[in-house]
Amino acid sequence: MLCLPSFGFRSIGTGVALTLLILIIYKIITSKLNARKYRTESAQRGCAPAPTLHSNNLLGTSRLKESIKATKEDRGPQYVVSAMNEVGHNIHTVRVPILDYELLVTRDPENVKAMFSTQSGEYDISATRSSAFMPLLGEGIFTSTGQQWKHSRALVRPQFSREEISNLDLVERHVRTLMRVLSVNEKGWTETVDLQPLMFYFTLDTATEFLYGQSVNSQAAIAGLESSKNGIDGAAFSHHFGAAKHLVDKRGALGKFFWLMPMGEMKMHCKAIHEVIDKMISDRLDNKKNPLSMEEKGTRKFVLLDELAKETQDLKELRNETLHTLMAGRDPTGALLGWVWYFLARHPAIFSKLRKIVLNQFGTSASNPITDFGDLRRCDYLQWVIHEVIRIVAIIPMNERVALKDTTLPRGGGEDGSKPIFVRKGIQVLIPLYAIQHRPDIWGQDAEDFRPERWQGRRIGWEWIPFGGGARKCLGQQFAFTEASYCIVRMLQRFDVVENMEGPGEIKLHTAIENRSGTGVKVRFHEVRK
Ligand code: HEM
Repeated sequence: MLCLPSFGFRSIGTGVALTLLILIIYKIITSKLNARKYRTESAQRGCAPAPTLHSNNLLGTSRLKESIKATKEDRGPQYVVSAMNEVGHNIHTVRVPILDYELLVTRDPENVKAMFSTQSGEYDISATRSSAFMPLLGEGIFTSTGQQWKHSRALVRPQFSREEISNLDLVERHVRTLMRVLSVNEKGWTETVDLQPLMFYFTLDTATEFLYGQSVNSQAAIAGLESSKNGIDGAAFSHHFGAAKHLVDKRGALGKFFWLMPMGEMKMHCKAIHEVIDKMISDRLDNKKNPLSMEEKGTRKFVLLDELAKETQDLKELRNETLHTLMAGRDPTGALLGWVWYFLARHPAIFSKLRKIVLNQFGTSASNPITDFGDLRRCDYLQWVIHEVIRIVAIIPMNERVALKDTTLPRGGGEDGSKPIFVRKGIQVLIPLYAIQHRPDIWGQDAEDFRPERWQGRRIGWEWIPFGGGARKCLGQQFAFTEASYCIVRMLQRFDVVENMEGPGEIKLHTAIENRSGTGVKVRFHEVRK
């Protein structure tokens, strides 16, 4: 039973209670008046309302609660699909009223196209996203909008169009450390390992070297392979980074109530992260320490910080922009690599096919170094495997936009969802990528199956937006594909068997902004015997 009225009236006094009551009545009247106004406006634009995903309680919070519960149980993305299917399997856009506000959720590629491309001037990222990330990242490309975002994008983007960012030597150095971590016994088997965290350490090490010219060397630190030469505790850094990301995700899940989350723990992790970043920046800028062995050999390699520092000497800006790229760069690629082995370990026929193709193209050992990242991109079956992994787990399961003015979306209105819908200024539109990537009418009745072959000859449209699209499209797509492809090829060259050590069981999508396996990736590898 609802017991809101008795909640605190006795203790807060009659005056305050009366003011609250007046406020509630005012809110009800204005919302009724506004609703009428919006109905008229909507009809004038030829729009019809989207079907509603109703809450099961009076306050309208049950959907929010269910979604938080599903996320805790590592089935958040699947919950969105089942909730939308409750409204209708052919309904792809729904209104979700929560307390005094409402959201739109759309799995319709036409609406995505409108927000990212044809009507992109009318939509941008929401304050919810910015507020969730702000304590960790500060103002920068990922959190800013309008002129501020344009400034950040203009600063960072040119660096990503350079060929130098696909630095295979850099990736190879960290692949070698990964190989040392995956040591084998006399029969050629590794221990049973959880590959997921190892992949996050790997991508953290490559990303920090790419950004700051020195790596935090978290792989070596965690495995106790060597002690830090640069005074940075890579293991601690990785821990703080992971923990802060989880808290950012929790803040985001609270939507406009993000401020309810206590900040003590977050501040502690952010402080530790910022100290390390500031140290790497000052090391690089002071040029006191330059541990890149490549540079010692006289072949100067690309470091993103050097390029940004040509444009700005503002230390806070350098910290923010590099940290934004670090977050964007480490985690989705680390999660992707973990998932690739999750699926290969469960699909031996696909593993064998991929391995055969890779060995044909790249040779059997590291004695044939891969020097051209274009060769990796041209290995079709490898690319299909990566695409299929991204599709099935939806590495980033949710994107979003907010309406900057009263506007429309082309589809979702009316009983069959074929009419345009009116979108009021300030309404947040959630874009559940997992739900889009699992639509059977788009991907086929086997949309739940892992089947890389579905990518053969497939033309990609707005149903494929794992890297976003339009003006805010991910800058690191090429970086991610190169790094992931290279690492997979090198592992396939060394190991001829991968075994799933977890047994069967449901897939668990553990969301911390990106999806990683909630049960880890517990596998063991067998090394090719010479
Ligand atoms: C599998 C790997 C990756 C996935 C799935 C991914 C996905 C995304 C998505 C969905 C966005 C948001 C787009 C939006 O707001 O609509 C984004 C933005 C971004 N990504 Fe990635 N990303 C990946 C790897 C990387 C890497 C490796 C880097 C850098 C080294 C990177 C750098 C960025 C940056 C800088 C942005 C902000 C763009 C902007 O707001 O203008 N990403 N990415």
